[in-house]
Amino acid sequence: MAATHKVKIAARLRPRLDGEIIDDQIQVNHNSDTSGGSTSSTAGGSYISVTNPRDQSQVFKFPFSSCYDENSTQDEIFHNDVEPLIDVVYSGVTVTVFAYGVTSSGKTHTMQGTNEQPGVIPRVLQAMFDKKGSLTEHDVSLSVSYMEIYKDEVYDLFVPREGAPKLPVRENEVGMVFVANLSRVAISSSREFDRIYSDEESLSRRDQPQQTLFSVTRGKINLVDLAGSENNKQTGNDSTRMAESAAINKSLSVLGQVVHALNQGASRIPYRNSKLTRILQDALGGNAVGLLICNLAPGVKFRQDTLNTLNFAVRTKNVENKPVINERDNRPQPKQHFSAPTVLPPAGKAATGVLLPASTTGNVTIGHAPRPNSRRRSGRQSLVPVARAPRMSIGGAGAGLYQPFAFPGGASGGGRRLTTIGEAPRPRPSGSGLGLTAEDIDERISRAVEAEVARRMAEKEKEWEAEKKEAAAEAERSMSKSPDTSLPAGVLTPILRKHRDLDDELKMRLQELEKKFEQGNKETQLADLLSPVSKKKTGRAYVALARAHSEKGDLNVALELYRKAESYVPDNMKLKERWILFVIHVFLIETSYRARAQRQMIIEIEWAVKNGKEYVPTPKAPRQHKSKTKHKKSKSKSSTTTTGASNVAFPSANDTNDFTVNEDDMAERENAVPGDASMDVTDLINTSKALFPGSLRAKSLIRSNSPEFGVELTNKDPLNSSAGKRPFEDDDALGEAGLESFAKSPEIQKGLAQKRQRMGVLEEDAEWEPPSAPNAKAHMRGVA
Ligand SMILES: Nc1ncnc2c1ncn2[C@@H]1O[C@H](COP(=O)(O)OP(=O)(O)OP(=O)(O)O)[C@@H](O)[C@H]1O
Repeated sequence: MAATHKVKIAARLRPRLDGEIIDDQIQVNHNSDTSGGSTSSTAGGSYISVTNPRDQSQVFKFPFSSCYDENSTQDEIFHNDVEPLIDVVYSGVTVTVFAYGVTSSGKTHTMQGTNEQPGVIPRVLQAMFDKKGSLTEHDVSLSVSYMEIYKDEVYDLFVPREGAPKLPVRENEVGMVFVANLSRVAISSSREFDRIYSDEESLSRRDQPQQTLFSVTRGKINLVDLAGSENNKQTGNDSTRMAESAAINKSLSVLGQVVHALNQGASRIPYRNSKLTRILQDALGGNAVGLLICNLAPGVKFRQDTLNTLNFAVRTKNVENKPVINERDNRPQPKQHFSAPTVLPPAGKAATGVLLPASTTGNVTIGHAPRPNSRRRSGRQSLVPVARAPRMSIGGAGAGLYQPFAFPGGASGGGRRLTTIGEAPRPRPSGSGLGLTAEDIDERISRAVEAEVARRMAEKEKEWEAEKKEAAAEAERSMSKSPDTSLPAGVLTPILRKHRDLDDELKMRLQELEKKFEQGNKETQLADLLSPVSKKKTGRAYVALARAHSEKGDLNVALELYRKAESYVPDNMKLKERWILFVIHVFLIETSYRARAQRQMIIEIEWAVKNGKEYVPTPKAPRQHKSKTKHKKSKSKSSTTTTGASNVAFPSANDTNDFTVNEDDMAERENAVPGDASMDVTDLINTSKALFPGSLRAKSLIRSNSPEFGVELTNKDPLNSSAGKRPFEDDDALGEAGLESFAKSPEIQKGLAQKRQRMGVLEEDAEWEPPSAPNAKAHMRGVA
């Protein structure tokens, strides 16, 4: 596995400019170990301090391994943080140096500098050539690409600005992102680079290196001057500027998102959301080595921006890359594998760099607004260094990755002499001068292709293996989620206490449930573990529990428990019936605009029933009935019986098979009432119909204003046989007062009496017997 490399952060505070007010809001602090210099490379030693905008007595500290104060020089920065990366480039690894910060914080100064104080870019080029010069036994070729990302479009800055096409960003078959058709200019000296870079050099001298027969390792260094990271709001309201600013904000915000996603270990990193992040994908969580230079401007004016920049830096600090050596075979007539389509120039274009078999460098600044002091030649301000060569990683590049460059031996060959950079010591094939026949070459290519295919297959296999493992782990995780896990621990205890009359076995089952729940591990997969008999008993325990919760008014818990019970005895029709009735019960309660009053009444009625007492409702202030017009309207609406609560029309008790529900009215009511009516009425009705076709019991449930009555009423309930006449036909009449009268009515009292009679039957096993069993029948039909 490739060694990981965190993005290194350097922070640099620029000096005060003319006219700027001096204050100490932003400071660079060096630890005592540093020898009085303006920088510190001692990890954890130096830090940037920023006064808290909300509390001047507080200071935020941002420690970085390199902190440069206003007296720091270009040379110091280059020497401490950039120069060591030159060897890394020569070892075949991609390096990216970003300058990040608000407008006028010194990004361009740091990256480009001036003639008197050259910045990172010219110094890198110089160092690359110095290094090249020291490699006397090898040919090293350097080239440069130069591009700008402007309003999320990529332009080649080696192409005259007028008519410069927008360049597409693509990915080759080995996953390397590149800018298609981007020019690459071979340069043979830093002076040559200077000429190109300072726009004085004719762009026509791009050359096209010849192909060679060498395996080539490519180094690449991206030197990126990002756009100012300031807030869009501060950029003025000129429309062009706003458009630029929006694009800049987008790419920088995506940059932030990418960093965030990498830190979160997200499975999807939004590289594709902007061209900037797409192009720099390698540098962020990819195979490159990264250095982020945070440029800071001093003073209270920039305090918030500085905090933003530093926060971004802190997040970026954690991004890990896995640098690998870029190697490719560069022999003639390479097959598709080795010649990225990207490097082929468009027809007719005076392009460069076709299959450039060399380490490459490029400089591009990503800029946005015109900068008066810019040395750049066109209105497009931004330049980004990107080398386009496709890359084949040779994994496991940890060891020796950052070793100083050393060649094993001289490479020679006909034609143009090129050098492999940073490869392991092994003999190099030379070019056609070695006497290789076309067959030899083909054979070598085939071997290389096979090796590459094998490598990719191995990679794929690894991925599949990992996916399989992940899927297995996921399955295990979901298995371990017992159906009981949503049950709060200890919930069974009060039930056990309350239902002292439960038989011992049931008690044991409840205790076992509770214990297993509390264990909260795989053993709690009760449904799998239990025998059919045990399942039935467990289900029964759940029903007892559900009923108890229902009585307490914990309807959500009760509903959950009924559901759980059903999962233990899925085929139990009786339970299904109870469950769906309960759902309706809950629905009615939750959607009723007098839900609370009704619940209270239900409790009172329940109490009365349980204790064999007459129901005496708590006195309440009488409620005003609403308009008679509505009452009349409701009355004349249908010749069928209409309940007030649900506004559903029912047939009379004589219509035993027709189940007609005014669903529109029902839905209307659902919309009209406040509260969280989470269940769909039509679904409920349909479910009821499906479960209990023609069942008057179901009808009465929906019609009943009192859900509990609904649950208990049966086909033979006298309420249903009241000749289609209900005491409260108008929904407006069915307020609390209506309910009270309803509850006191002779029919209800009679129903209560029947219920009292039934209690003994219903209390115990009725719901657990098959529908054909005597008890179940009794329950289904009620007791006449
Ligand atoms: N370390 C420094 N020493 C001296 N002058 C500096 C330094 N850093 C920046 N400056 C000066 O500050 C001004 C703004 O710097 P620069 O143009 O580099 O900012 P920037 O961050 O690139 O801004 P923009 O985002 O607008 O391009 C310039 O005049 C530059 O010369």
